[in-house]
Amino acid sequence: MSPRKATAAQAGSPKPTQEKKASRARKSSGPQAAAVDAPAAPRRARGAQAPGADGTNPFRALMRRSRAPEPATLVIFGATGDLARRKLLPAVFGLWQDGLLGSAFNIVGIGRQEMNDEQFKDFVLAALKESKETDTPQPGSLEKFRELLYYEFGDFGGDEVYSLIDKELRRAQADHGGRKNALFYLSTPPSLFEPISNGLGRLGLADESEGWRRLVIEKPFGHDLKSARELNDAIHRVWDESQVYRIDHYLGKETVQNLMAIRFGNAIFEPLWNRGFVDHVQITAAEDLGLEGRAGYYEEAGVVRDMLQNHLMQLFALTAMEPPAAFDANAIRDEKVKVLRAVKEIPSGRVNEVAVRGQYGPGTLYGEDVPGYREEPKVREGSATPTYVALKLEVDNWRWQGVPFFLRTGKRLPKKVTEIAVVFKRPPLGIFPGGLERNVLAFRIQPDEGVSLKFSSKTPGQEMVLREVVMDFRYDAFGAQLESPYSRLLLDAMVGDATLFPREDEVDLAWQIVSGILDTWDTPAGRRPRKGPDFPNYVAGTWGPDEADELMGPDRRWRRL
Ligand SMILES: NC(=O)C1=CN([C@@H]2O[C@H](COP(=O)(O)OP(=O)(O)OC[C@H]3O[C@@H](n4cnc5c(N)ncnc54)[C@H](OP(=O)(O)O)[C@@H]3O)[C@@H](O)[C@H]2O)C=CC1
Ligand SMILES: O=C1O[C@H](COP(=O)(O)O)[C@@H](O)[C@H](O)[C@H]1O
Repeated sequence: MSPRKATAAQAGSPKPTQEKKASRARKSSGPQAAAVDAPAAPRRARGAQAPGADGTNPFRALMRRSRAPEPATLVIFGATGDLARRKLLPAVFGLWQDGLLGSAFNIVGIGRQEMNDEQFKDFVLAALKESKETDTPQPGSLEKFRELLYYEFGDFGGDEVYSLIDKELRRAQADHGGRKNALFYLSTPPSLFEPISNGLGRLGLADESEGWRRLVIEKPFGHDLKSARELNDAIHRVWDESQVYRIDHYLGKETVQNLMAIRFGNAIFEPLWNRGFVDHVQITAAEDLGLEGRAGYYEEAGVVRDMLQNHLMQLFALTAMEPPAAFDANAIRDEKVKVLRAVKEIPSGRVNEVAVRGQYGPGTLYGEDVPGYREEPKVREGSATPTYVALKLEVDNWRWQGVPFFLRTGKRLPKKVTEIAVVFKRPPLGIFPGGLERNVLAFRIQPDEGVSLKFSSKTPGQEMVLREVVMDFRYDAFGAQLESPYSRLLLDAMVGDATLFPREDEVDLAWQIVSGILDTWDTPAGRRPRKGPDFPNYVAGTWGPDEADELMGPDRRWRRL
């Protein structure tokens, strides 16, 4: 290893950033609700920055006061991987540049590739320059950030790499002059989660006597219910649940948190949020992207494991749960668990009734020809892996009895859009022409983040003719750019706030809900879907198979997004 050039404390943390990449600045167009009493956040032109009175992002300034982590080392396993390069390292850089990580902070990358510190520093700086998610660096700040970076490599199944990590933590302790706090982030293939956890345990690195120790685990947490339980048991042989942070990056999205803010921070929505008023709920996570070279992973996972079991199930739980008594980790997670438990079981015999699967064939997106799933690099010939799923969930509790929740997600759909739409019942009596439409409260998770309410209004003129109109709140009314989910979640883990991380029982229940589907659809031979449609059954660039429309029944239809 090369000699350390400067300690983390010497490197220091620069002033909060004033400039962000224009590509991350929010658009400012169309009707908007103003952000009332937001802390000194002036409206700004498209692409402009959002400085507060002191020239900083006012929301981050608030965070700096309330959420300062103790000195700590971030240890990233898999630091050379795709996620680390594109998302994690830019998120850490952004937090550090904005002064949110304090001055006594450093990063140890762990990998299997032989590299010295200098090579790793070069690697990270190149990754930051390449990633679209990196905040615009202030003059000199990349060079300072470089000084916080160290690297170790080795076999994750042996002991040596963990003793090197221990040495790094001792060095950081000497530099920081304090406790040996460490956040271990597992950004590796899931097969390594258990060996790494065991290795850290063997060398005593989960022990909190000299400082806090936390473990962040990427998704997927298990391949099915059985393996998820086995992984959980293995993790708990080393770590207490309070030390474990299972990442679901959807929970780090501002707009997902806003769902809770709107539900539980206002008096007008909660009285309507039940079977008396709601007809059904639609949760959509549409992706325009295809496989993006991830066949090795996706062929084994498919859409149910990749998106439904985790991200969509979390969106469902937040929409359907009871109001928590407080906004804290246990209160929120208890309520999510309660509603997940109330979901009507989907045994294999019911799967075809409530779930639809699909796989895209060749098609056209944004005017360009795109290949079908089976034509993507490294996909097995005749693969039966589903890339689309639509599911009807029923909830057996007093609030939601008889109100279906329709969830859908897929790759190579016409556009990227994630939305939760609460669709209300029709008025009981139609006294106006055109006045029997359903009101819809829609949470736009991404893009064009915001909330809209669709209702009927009189059209101008002599007649009482009604037409649907939309009242729209756009998140950019606050005048601050949205935090990357990884920034938010990393900082939460650093300050020990597990509110936005799924607890072990949530993950278990989510696997239970999809188990019948996986048992029915998994095709070990990897050929034709078992007892199912011939794949491909939707054209890339369309909204999925027709059967997904039939799932809704005669009087409901998917929203056109
Ligand atoms: N990429 C993404 O957008 C997302 C990823 N995730 C999750 O994040 C995790 C990482 O994904 P991603 O970065 O895409 O994966 P990559 O395959 O790109 O990177 C994985 C990292 O682990 C290292 N690694 C792989 N095999 C071994 C091994 N046998 N021993 C030691 N190190 C090894 C790789 O080293 P090397 O560089 O030498 O190959 C690399 O540093 C996964 O759990 C994934 O499911 C979750 C959401 C999105
Ligand atoms: O976890 C995953 O999420 C992405 C979609 O995330 P988003 O934040 O861009 O909506 C998905 O493309 C990927 O397949 C999956 O692994």
